Order: sequence, then structure tokens, then C-alpha cells
Amino acid sequence: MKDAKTRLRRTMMFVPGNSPKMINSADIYGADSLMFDIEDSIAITEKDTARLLVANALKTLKFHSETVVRINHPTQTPFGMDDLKVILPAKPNLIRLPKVEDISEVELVAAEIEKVEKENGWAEGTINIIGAIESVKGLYNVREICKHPRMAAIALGAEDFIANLKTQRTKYGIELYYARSQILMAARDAEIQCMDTVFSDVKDMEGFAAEVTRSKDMGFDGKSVIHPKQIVEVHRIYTPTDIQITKALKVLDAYKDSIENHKGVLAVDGKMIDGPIVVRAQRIVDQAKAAGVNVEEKREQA
Ligand SMILES: CC(=O)SCCNC(=O)CCNC(=O)[C@H](O)C(C)(C)COP(=O)(O)OP(=O)(O)OC[C@H]1O[C@@H](n2cnc3c(N)ncnc32)[C@H](O)[C@@H]1OP(=O)(O)O
Ligand SMILES: O=C([O-])CC(=O)C(=O)O
Ligand SMILES: [Mg+2]
Repeated sequence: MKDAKTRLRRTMMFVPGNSPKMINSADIYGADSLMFDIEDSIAITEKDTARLLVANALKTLKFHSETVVRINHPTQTPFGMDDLKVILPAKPNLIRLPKVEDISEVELVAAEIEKVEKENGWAEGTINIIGAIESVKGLYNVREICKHPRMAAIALGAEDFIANLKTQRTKYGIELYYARSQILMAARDAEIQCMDTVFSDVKDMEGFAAEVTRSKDMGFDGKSVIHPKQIVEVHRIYTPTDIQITKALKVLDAYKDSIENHKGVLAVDGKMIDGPIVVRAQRIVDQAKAAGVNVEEKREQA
């Protein structure tokens, strides 16, 4: 479970669960997580087919990416509990609980997971939950929701959220600023991850890059995406630059030296280094390593 709360999740790509073609090729695009959808991209008449297709894919295909299944809501729709019955035995890494509004909904899904883990002799925490806040009511309960032990991450579902807010999405996202901030604070307080919502215009790569940069700067761990070409852009934005990495290494090396040699206040390139700077430097190095950067090579180049 520890890994579920910390693993690299820069991108989580939605894959419609009724498309064998997209399901079969999804793993080649290098998303950190793949989210097979049986909720809003699937028509009511296709729910049974999508559920079975996704379960079958999970059982028979090998995935490098983390696997996530977005179920239908377990109490607000007649499909959610059946989704769990079919999907859980196929052992996805995470269940995406959409439109979550209350801790009781997380408890309901968690109880089903626990049952299936026990039946199969799997370790506790084999399957975890990512919730999606998609309404004001959900936002008001987000702190309690994030603290459930099965929760690995929380996400914003902006399309539904703005419908509930009775507004529209703007270029700068002012209408989502409060929700994004609140969800982030709740995630950090609960020590789980936080994913930003989809950007639906796949043609507008400039607008997409601007939104990803803003949400990364706010503190989000990653972005939900709907098309393979969005993956490359998010990974580029989320991977620290060479300059950031070498600077961070310098800070960490100086800090290590000051601890080992009992030195007092230290400075790097004329700038005083204190606790929070060391923490941020460590995060940059961790992010670079997680993204596959050879950090030792950068140290040699520094
Ligand atoms: C508000 C919400 O709930 S959002 C979440 C629900 N929405 C979704 O799940 C939508 C996911 N995305 C998609 O279905 C598609 O990207 C669409 C419909 C938007 C566009 O699809 P296409 O017109 O096929 O896009 P395009 O032709 O550019 O695709 C290029 C390739 O990427 C593949 N691809 C595109 N999107 C995806 C995806 N999400 N997952 C896997 N493969 C994909 C296509 O199959 C195609 O493969 P090919 O080159 O082997 O033929
Ligand atoms: O969770 C997401 O990003 C997609 C979604 O369902 C929404 O925006 O309503
Ligand atoms: Mg939604």
C-alpha cells in the first residue's frame, strides 16, 4: 500500500472500456497509469460488454503501466456494484470511484475490495482506491474522504464539477481554482497523491501545456489525460530540467557535507540553504530518478 501512495503518477490515461483496439494498444504509450473506463464514456447499453472486456484484458494482457478501472457510482447507478463483482477478481491496481461525495461510498467499495482480497488470499492493500471529486458536496467532504486508509490518491473531475457549479471552463481556470486548492490541501494532509482533471480539447496542445504547467506549479502529482499525445507533453513538463537537477544535487551534497562535518549555516552559490530548500531539492532528485533520469551522470556534469 505504501507504494500505492507514492508511485510515479504523472499521467493517468482514460481508455474507453468498450474499445478492444484502444485497450489492446494502450500500454505502448508509456502512461504511468491506464484508466479503463466503464463510466461516462460508455453508453448504458454497452456497460456489460465494457465490464467484461476490461476484466478480460486485466486477466490476460501484461501491463507496464499501473492499471485503474473507473467503475460506475456504486449507489447512484445500478451498475457500480456489478462492476466491482466483475472487475475486482481481475486484480486492477486501483478502482476509480467517480463522483464521490461521502466517506460511506469509499467504505462500501473498500469492503468489497477487502472481501475479494481475502477470498483470493491476496495481501491487504493489493487493490486501492482513487476517488474523483466532481461536485460541491464531494468537495465539502474531501478531507474525510482522503483519510480513508484505502485511498491512494484523489482527483478532480472538472467537467462534472463545473456543471454542478453552474458555470463553464475558462482558459485560466478561475472557476476551478478553489476546488483544485482544496483537493490538494486535503491530499497533502492525508499524505496521498493528487491528480488534476482532463483537458478535453486534444487539438489545443498549447492550451494543454499551459494548464499542465499551472497544475504542476500548484502541486499536483499528475494529470488525467484522454489521448496518447498528451502523455509526452505531461512527462516533459513533470521531468525536472538538467539545470534544476544539478542545482538540487549541489544543495544535497552541501547539506550532507555540513551534517557529516558538523558545519553550521551553509550556503550554495551565495544563497543560504535551510530545511525547506533541502526538502525541495530532494523532491526534484526523486522526481528525476522516478522519471528515469540518470542522476549520477548529472552529478558528474555539474
Ligand atoms: C469527462 C470525462 O469523463 S473524460 C473521460 C472519458 N473519455 C474518454 O475516455 C475518451 C478517451 N479518448 C478517446 O476516446 C479518443 O482519444 C478520442 C475519441 C478523443 C479521439 O480518438 P481518435 O479519433 O481515434 O484519435 P486519434 O485518431 O488521434 O488516435 C491516434 C491513435 O491513438 C489511439 N488512441 C487515442 N486515444 C486513445 C486512448 N484514450 N486510449 C488508447 N488509445 C488511444 C487511437 O486508437 C489511434 O491508434 P492507431 O494510430 O493505432 O489507430
Ligand atoms: O475525472 C476527470 O478528469 C474526467 C471527468 O469525469 C470529469 O471531468 O467530469
Ligand atoms: Mg465526470
